Amino acid sequence: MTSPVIEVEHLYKVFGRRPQEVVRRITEGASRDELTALGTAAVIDASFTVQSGEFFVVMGLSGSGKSTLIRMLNGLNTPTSGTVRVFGHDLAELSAPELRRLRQRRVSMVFQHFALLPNRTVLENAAYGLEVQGVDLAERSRRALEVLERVGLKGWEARFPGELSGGMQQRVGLARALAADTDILLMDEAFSALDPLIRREMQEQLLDLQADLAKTIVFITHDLNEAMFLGDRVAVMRDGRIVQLGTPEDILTDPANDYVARFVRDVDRARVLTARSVMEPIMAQVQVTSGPRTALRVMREQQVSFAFVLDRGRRYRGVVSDRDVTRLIKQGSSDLASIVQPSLTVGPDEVLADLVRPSVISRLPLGVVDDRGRLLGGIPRATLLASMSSVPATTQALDVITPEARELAAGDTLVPEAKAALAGALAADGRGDASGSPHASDTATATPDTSAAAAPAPHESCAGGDDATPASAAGGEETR
Ligand SMILES: Nc1ncnc2c1ncn2[C@@H]1O[C@H](COP(=O)(O)OP(=O)(O)OP(=O)(O)O)[C@@H](O)[C@H]1O
Repeated sequence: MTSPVIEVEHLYKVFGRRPQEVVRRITEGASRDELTALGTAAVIDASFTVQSGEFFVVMGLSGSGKSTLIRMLNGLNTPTSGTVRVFGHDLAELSAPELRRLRQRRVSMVFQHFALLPNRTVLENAAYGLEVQGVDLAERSRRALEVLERVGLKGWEARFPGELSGGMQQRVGLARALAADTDILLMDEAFSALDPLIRREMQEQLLDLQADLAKTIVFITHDLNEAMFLGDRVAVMRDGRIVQLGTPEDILTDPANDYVARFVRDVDRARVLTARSVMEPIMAQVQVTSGPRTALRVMREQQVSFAFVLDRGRRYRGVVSDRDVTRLIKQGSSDLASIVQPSLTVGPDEVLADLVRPSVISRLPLGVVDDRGRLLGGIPRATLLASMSSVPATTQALDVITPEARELAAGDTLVPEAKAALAGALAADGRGDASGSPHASDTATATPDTSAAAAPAPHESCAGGDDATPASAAGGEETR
């Protein structure tokens, strides 16, 4: 993203009898509801810029002013006050023919209800924008065919819109906008009429197309999930005002007010939050050249059983465990590199949904590395799950296992299998003897196979984890 292609400053649009008066009264502090007799303030004091190649989403409930706003970006609505500049041109200063040219060549629009011409073929519909631009038949057919193929409609060129499903009709609408090859695409609730599955497919396809074609897209939706999925930035509108403007992560993690927070509650966080936003700092890290005693000291200081290992260029190599380090010391070797275990890494911009699989198959926290392989942070599984479910990653003891259960496990009333299972559950509770039962820890250790199952998963934190063998214990072995 480089230069702003759309610049909006203090934009107002009031419909009704006395629009200028409404703007003046609002700037003096009146609310829009007080002024309904004078007019409807559909857009109030909107200011933002859209960068070249940006996917900018305007999100809000019905009536919040989204359509009015987007229609001012291509001159279909004239502002009551404020300015819109597109490629540096103040739209208010353009003549009607200049505005038309702008809409034909630089800013195209895709509507919710497709706006297809029913008695023209798919090909002719897709080529319509080019026809209006005066492009000759051969050339416009060639370009329309190309984009129809891109949006998955190859073979449907000779059909009429009425023969197509809603999703396909919307693809024709999109193809028409793409064929016109304008720099900016304005999309007004373009996918709202589609079934959820088709809608998701179209969203993904649109992101692919944008990645390929680098268009600037302003997209309107009332669906925050859609906004979060598509937008580089999202402007949330309420009652004519932009109440928050930020990246999806900004909005999700730091909603500006209760209104936005209520929306955010229902968002699918796994598709919005990225590795960068949930990763934890690495506490225990060592250089591969630093030797096993240093590694052990770092682990001991951090009370952890694994350390993250970096090479000279600060690139991430993997992890070493306290056990392996201790063994190395006993062998009299100083070659830390020989015991480095590779651990799975992810990029900082990967969304959490894509981290679930690596996190599940890895015993260790995921390493988050930048494109030069440098370690930025780590994501333990517990952190990942907590981030996706919107609960704090910090945990505290919950009295889930009752004293009665402990007594049952210690007594003779249960069949052996049930007793063993309960003992395992009690040990997995991992709270020592918080319930006050004197028997809980005995029970766990007296049942070898269940206690193994109950050992806490290694690496519950990026400090290195709390393996069954803490570094401090391993450190004891080091004393030659
Ligand atoms: N041409 C018009 N004349 C009078 N009032 C209008 C006009 N267009 C929009 N409005 C009013 O302006 C306000 C904002 O409408 P707008 O259509 O921009 O909202 P929206 O967020 O796009 O809603 P929707 O998703 O329902 O289209 C509403 O109160 C609407 O009734």
